Amino acid sequence: MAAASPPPQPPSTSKSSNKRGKRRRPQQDPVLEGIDSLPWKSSLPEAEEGDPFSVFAGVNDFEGGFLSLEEVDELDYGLSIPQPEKKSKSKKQKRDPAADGAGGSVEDKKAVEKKKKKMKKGKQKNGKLTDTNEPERNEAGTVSDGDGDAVVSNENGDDVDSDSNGDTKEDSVDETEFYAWNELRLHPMLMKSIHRLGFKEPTRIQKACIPAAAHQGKDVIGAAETGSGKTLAFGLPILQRLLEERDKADKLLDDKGDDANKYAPTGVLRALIITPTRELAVQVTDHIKEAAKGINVRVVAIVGGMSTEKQERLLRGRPEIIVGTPGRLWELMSGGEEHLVELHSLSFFVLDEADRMIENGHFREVQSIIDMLPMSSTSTIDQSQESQSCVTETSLQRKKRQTFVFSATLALSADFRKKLKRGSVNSKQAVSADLNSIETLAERAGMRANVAIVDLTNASVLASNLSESFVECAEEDKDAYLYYLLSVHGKGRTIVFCTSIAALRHIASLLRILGINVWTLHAQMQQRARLKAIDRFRSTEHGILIATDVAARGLDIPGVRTVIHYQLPHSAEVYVHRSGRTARAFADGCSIALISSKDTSKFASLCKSFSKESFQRFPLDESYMPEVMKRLSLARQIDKISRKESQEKATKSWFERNAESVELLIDEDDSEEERVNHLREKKASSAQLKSLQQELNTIISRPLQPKSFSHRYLAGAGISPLLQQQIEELARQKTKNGMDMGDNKRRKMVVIGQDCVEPLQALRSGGHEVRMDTKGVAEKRKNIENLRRKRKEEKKRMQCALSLLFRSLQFSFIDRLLTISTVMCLHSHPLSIW
Ligand SMILES: Nc1ncnc2c1ncn2[C@@H]1O[C@H](COP(=O)(O)OP(=O)(O)OP(=O)(O)O)[C@@H](O)[C@H]1O
Repeated sequence: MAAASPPPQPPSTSKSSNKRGKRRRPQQDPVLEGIDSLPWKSSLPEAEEGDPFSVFAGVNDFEGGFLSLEEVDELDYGLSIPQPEKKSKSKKQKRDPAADGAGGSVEDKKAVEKKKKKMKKGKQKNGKLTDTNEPERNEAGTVSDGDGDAVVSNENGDDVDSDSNGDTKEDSVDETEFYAWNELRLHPMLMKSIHRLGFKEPTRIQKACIPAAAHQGKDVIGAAETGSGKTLAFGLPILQRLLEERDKADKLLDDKGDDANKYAPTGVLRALIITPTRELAVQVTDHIKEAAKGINVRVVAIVGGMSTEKQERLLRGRPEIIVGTPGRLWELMSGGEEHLVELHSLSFFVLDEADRMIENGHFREVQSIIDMLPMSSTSTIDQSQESQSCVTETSLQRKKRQTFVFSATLALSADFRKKLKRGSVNSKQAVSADLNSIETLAERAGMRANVAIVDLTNASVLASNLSESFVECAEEDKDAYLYYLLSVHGKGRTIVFCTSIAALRHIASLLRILGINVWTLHAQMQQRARLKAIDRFRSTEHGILIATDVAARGLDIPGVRTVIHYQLPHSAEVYVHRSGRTARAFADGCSIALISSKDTSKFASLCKSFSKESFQRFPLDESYMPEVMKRLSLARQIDKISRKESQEKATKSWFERNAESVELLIDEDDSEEERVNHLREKKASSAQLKSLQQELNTIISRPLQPKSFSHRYLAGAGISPLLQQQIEELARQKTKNGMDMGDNKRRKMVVIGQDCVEPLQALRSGGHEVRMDTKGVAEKRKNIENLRRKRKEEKKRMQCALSLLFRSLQFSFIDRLLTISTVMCLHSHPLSIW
């Protein structure tokens, strides 16, 4: 069949030529050819009948006579977890990776020839096959993938992962523990990764998506709760397909020689994954890299805020998988970056957090990127066109592209679901429309017929292991309650979410003054600092991260026990994603919303959108509050003075800098007296600052205590790590003071009740349900709005009447009389006039 196909098309860098070619006649996928002879295949079913996953995957139709991947992948791995075939391994070594890239351009071929020569040299040198594009191997036999990931080769040249002790992790894995994965029939190399990661069973979304995507070759729209493992739900099918292609090429190597390599093209982009935030792109890259360890697949993150040159250098390594943010990807694509515009071999297009991509029409770039993709559809209209024309290698690649759209919060209309199941989506219809819904996005990306819709979200959309709660307080007391929560219950990692950067700066500054170490994350930070903040937070056991919604989506940091909503988000979706930073991957967690009177109606509508009738009130020990308030008052005063000082400094230096840049001499306008006064004020304020700081330091060096606290024993709700730290500090100080005063007696501080109560525990033992009268609140809000509108109208009428009256004073007496009577009439019967 390959012989019947015209020669491969050189990749085009122009947008138009990249776009829609003529539809071709359906033809067997070259990947499917020879699949029967795969070593680990035992049988192929006749059709999908009785497919256990059809419930998720929609109607069991074949795609218009085009053999889809389900036929390839009904592979029987047996009941035990399969091990990689030694035979195929040795073939892999025999296979010439440099000859891969069939279907590429003339330049590609030249590069391939070049590589071959280099590799021959390599062979002669080491007696082993080396590829210049392959990870570098150091003297110890460790292979670096260029990003610090290490893969070790054993004597046979097989890749095995090693821990720091040099023990192979595989040795210690009890494979029977992973039997739940068997039904997904993943490639042995992927099973190795799963053993290493220690994931005993697939999550629900993985169970549903992997068969549809990896074995049936379907496009997937996937929705499942936060932290449910969606990354691997699309990541594993990508890796599975790449591995199967390689196995097939290895298998055919004997018969077809170098021609076999076109079944597993390398050096071309195979999967493009788009995420809305940079941090998420980096994380998805790491996650897929982790799953692809030991498999020679290059995964690279292309994100804004990083050096473009470095990213171009990474792209020159021709990675198979790219994970990026829309802005930087489009910047490089529109600049004609070779690897990114050669999309003829793209087999996967993934939109992670897809609903964010279309929010407020933010992501124009997504639209442009989608327009660059070669048409991949086999929708009903396209199929008829395909049957009239012949098939080229390029069109086969196009037909094979799978589109995955994932999020925890996907809203699909029932109508669109029906359309997808019928297979009547038509990407052409969507071309003129903006990407303002998942529907248009999916259609425009060329989703194929019979897409698998996997919606595992429950009515409330929130993670099932999440315990939600709220603290009701005055707006100005939010700082105090936040400090209380972090001090008394600050166990485990906590993320505090703010809606505005101003609020974030305010609380970060206060908490630091109060001696709490926090990291911040917001969009105005340099990218490096953003990643550093996440890294530090990740590596601190009881760390606190204060973030805006830039951290709301996708961030996966283990051990986040609590999410605090200092300010409520603008939408229910953001609330879901924020709260989803905890209670991830089978773990539990707690979210606490600080609700002031300003937030009640918003909170009520949140409850309504999650179909929640009750929320838990977080249990507070109010006896702590006098001490909390005292500390906070001091911290606020310190903050105010320091802020004033730094503002003055900043303004002065700004003024001086600008004056200097235009070579102006600054005249001191102030009189001597003014200058002296200014100096005196400054001195007084720094003295005040110093004394406030001293006072606060003395107070915070003691543990935060409830009012009824006995100095002799600490008892009660438990001690947070912060409290623990403070107690230790106090003990040290006491000992030091005693020594200074010549008291050599060793004193001990006895602490009772050291069990720290983390928020979730406190909530479970002390929280109580509060019914949310969403109707009542909505009614109240309606009434208030009506009243406001009436007042506004009244005010407007009064203003109008007054202006008429004022004008009338300029008219003649009779005119005045007339106007005044009109005004009076207007005021008494406004509606009859207006
Ligand atoms: N089968 C599994 N068993 C246990 N843990 C898993 C499994 N699959 C993935 N994980 C882990 O679960 C965590 C969450 O995964 P992931 O980030 O993919 O979730 P997500 O559904 O994309 O979340 P979000 O919607 O917040 O982006 C990760 O730490 C990942 O390593």
